[in-house]
Amino acid sequence: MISSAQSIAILGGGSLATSIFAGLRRAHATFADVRVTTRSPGSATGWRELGVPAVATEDDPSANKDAVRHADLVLAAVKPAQTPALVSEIADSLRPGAVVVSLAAGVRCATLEDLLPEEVGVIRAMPNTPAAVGAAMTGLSRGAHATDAQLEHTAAFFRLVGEVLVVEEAQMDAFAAVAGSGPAYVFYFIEQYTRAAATLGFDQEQARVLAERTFAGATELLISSGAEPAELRRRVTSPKGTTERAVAKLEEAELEALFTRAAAAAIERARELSQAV
Ligand SMILES: NC(=O)C1=CN([C@@H]2O[C@H](COP(=O)(O)OP(=O)(O)OC[C@H]3O[C@@H](n4cnc5c(N)ncnc54)[C@H](OP(=O)(O)O)[C@@H]3O)[C@@H](O)[C@H]2O)C=CC1
Ligand SMILES: O=C(O)[C@@H]1CCC=N1
Repeated sequence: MISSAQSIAILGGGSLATSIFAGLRRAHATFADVRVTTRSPGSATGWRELGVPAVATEDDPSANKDAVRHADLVLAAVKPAQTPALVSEIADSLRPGAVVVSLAAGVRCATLEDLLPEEVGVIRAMPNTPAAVGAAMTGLSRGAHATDAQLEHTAAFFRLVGEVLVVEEAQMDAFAAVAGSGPAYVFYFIEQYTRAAATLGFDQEQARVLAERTFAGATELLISSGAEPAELRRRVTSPKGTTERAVAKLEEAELEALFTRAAAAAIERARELSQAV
């Protein structure tokens, strides 16, 4: 069990917050206090069924203010467009020394700092949903007022659900484009791979098992061997064999350029979000 004297408030108990919380449970992490807020009563009920005190703003308009009053770490996990209003709402209710950790894509630390008393530290975090299984890749960047200790406490929190990399804020949109959104690209790839397998005479269930076990097995081998992916690929690809023909076809897709364009589109969207708030 990992026990922390910190009190945590999670404002916005949606998809990402649920993944992080599942990872914390998996790590048997305990805190002095954990409170969650949601917009709708139905979502709050879901959290209470997990044993977490949760209040919906539709039931109690002061839910966010009340949740943060004793919190050391305040996670703002609502949509980017809602984040500034949420931060303004809690500004006067934060306890001294509290740090506000914004998970919102695109929203700059300075935008939030302008809405808070000067002594309040702001940190941007960009986790991903593999947090649910302790395998998140989280990027952190610190605003102008956050202390070393606040950055370290925030890093320690996210290390409970995976790995952490501290980056300059200028890199956060790119971090989100690669790692924050990344699981969606991987799942999309697996969906397409499964569909392709199903066209080869396997039924849906067989296609799914073939695709998922192949991805899981290859990834496990990559991580546990420590070998370069190109070397592992070479070990599969017999000269003049079948894989060589298939890889030649894949190369026609110019995947590096495609991934670069996809990441650029995500970064462009993060800029739009930052300008919209
Ligand atoms: N999903 C992901 O993989 C990642 C998301 N992010 C960022 O995390 C943030 C949350 O994303 P995600 O979890 O996907 O979004 P969701 O829409 O799943 O969750 C948002 C949550 O916020 C709640 N909410 C809305 N307004 C308020 C309010 N005023 N006070 C309290 N709670 C409120 C919603 O309540 P209700 O359920 O009742 O509607 C919902 O539970 C976004 O800013 C996103 O950019 C960052 C990295 C990865
Ligand atoms: O799609 C989004 O905007 C968020 C940010 C990264 C992952 N999900």
